[in-house]
This record gives sequence, C-alpha cells and structure tokens, in this order.
Amino acid sequence: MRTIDWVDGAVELVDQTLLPDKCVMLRIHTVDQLVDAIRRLAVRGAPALGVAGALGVVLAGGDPELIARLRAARPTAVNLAWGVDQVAEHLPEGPGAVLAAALRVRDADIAACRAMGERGADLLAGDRLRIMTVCNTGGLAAVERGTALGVVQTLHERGRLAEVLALETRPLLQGARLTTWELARMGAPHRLIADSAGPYLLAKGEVDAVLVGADRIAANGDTANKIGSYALALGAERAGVPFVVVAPESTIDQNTPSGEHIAIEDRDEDEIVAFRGVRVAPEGTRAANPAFDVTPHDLITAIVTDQRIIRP
Ligand SMILES: CSC[C@H]1O[C@H](OP(=O)(O)O)[C@H](O)[C@@H]1O
Repeated sequence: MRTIDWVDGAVELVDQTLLPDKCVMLRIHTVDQLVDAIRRLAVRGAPALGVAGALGVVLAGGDPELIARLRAARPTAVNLAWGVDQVAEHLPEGPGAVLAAALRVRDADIAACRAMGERGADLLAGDRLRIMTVCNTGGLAAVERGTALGVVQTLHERGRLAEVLALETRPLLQGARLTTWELARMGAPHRLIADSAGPYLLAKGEVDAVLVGADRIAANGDTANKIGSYALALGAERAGVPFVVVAPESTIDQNTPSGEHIAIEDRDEDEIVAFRGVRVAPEGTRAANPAFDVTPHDLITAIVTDQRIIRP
C-alpha cells in the first residue's frame, strides 16, 4: 500500500486521521484540498509531506499563489517546501515535465526509505534488539516503509528485532494509532507506552536503541522532531543508549544553521484539551501545543540517511 501517490490524474492518499479504525483513500484534485489534508494531518510525516508538495505543484497548474499556499501549509518539516521547489523549477518546461519531476520525487522517496532501512539495520549491533520510537515513522510517514520504522521493519525481516516500545505520542496519538497499526501489519512484536514512560524504561535498561525520524535537520545536526523526542534523547544519553535519527538527505537544511532557527509549529489548543471531540480537561482550560521539539546535535549518536551515516 502506498501512503500517497499519483493515480489517474489525481493525488491519492490515506486519510490518517481515520486510522486505525478505517483505512480510507482520499482522491485530491485541488491544492486547497491538499492543503487542508496537510493541515489536519490526513497526510503527515516529513517524507510524505515532501511527496505531497511535489504532487501538489502538478495540481497547482502553475498558479504562484496556490504554490505559495501549498509550500507554507506546515512550517517545520523542510521536506514540504523542498518537494514543492524540486518540481516548481520545471514549470517553464510545461505540465509534462512538471508531472515527470513530481513522480521522480515520489520514486526517490521509495528508494531512499529502503536504503535507510538497510543502512540503519547495518549500523545497529545485536541480534535481539529492543527499539524505542516516538510518533510514526513508518510507511504512513513516507510513500512506503518509512524512516526509523523502516529500520525496524528491516531488522524484523532479518530476524534481529526483539520488541518495539512505541510511545503513544500525545496529543494526536500517531504512535498509538499509526505505529501500532503498522507494526501489527508487519507482525513485529511491540508494546505501546505512555510518552512519560520512555525515559524511565531507558533508565531501567529495557531499551537497546532509540530510533526517531526528523522534520528538519539544521546544518550543525540539531534536529527538530515530534514533541517528546528531546526527552527521549536526554534519557538515552543518561542511560548510555544510542539515539539515532533516521531521515532522508532532503530533511537536512543547510540554510538553517542551528536548532534555534527552526520554526516550531504551534497547533490548536483544542488538540490538547480533547481528542476526537471527547474533552479531557475542564471547559475553558488553556493549553500550549508545540508539535515539535529540537534535539541538540550533541545528544544524537548518529544520523542515518539514504546516502550516509552522519556523526554530529
Ligand atoms: C518520517 S519523519 C515523520 C515525522 O513527522 C512527524 O510529525 P507529524 O506527524 O506532525 O507530521 C514526526 O515528527 C515524525 O518523526
């Protein structure tokens, strides 16, 4: 199953807000529909956003205002703007060249995720590995297989995976809803944990490596990723456990010198005080909802890309 693709003249994507209860494909015909899907995380995950940006330029038909709106749909993952730019530069060559460029971005993502899976599995030592993850970094965050969870899938395929400890990842529960769904489909052993249990289980020696994705990697290796990643990095360092970022080269942003320059998306307060319309806090409760945090490069053991291993 591909998370996002170009099918019969439209963008087709899995509506991830409905998982794990329903697997529904959306057919997207306009940039406004795609921007809405991006903003409500029907499509999400840095590599998937890169492909969405690329395919969105095909839908935009050269309209610069639509392209600008698409490029700015979510601020933190550099991949969205990167995907748009990769394709927009072909606009003067006509619609056929634009579509061909967008499909190249899609195909490159598929190849990159497979390469990261192999490189990441080769990097990790041990035959019965216990892996901790946050958010969702499987095929749902890309076109196929994904980044950090793509490494997990490769380890599982090689018979080297003992267990995945997946953080539920409040407030939108990408871990509870999406990562568990993907791990169950691949038959990988796993348990779901509360976000705040992550550092404790690291301290107890129950984890051999932490594998996370990335939304933007600054030039000095500081990495923005789902909120909660920084806490895991602190816990991993204290426990002497490798903290490994898995991301395609397109996530590295040489134009952003360091982590403090990365724009962190602040999402609606109502995502914190309720879930799917069920309130968990009293009426009128205010909330802070940063969707990402930044892990300083000195807490990162390695960055695995589709082309290399980087030691920040
Ligand atoms: C494979 S990187 C996916 C990356 O994107 C997620 O954020 P969101 O679900 O808000 O798009 C999270 O940061 C993951 O690490």
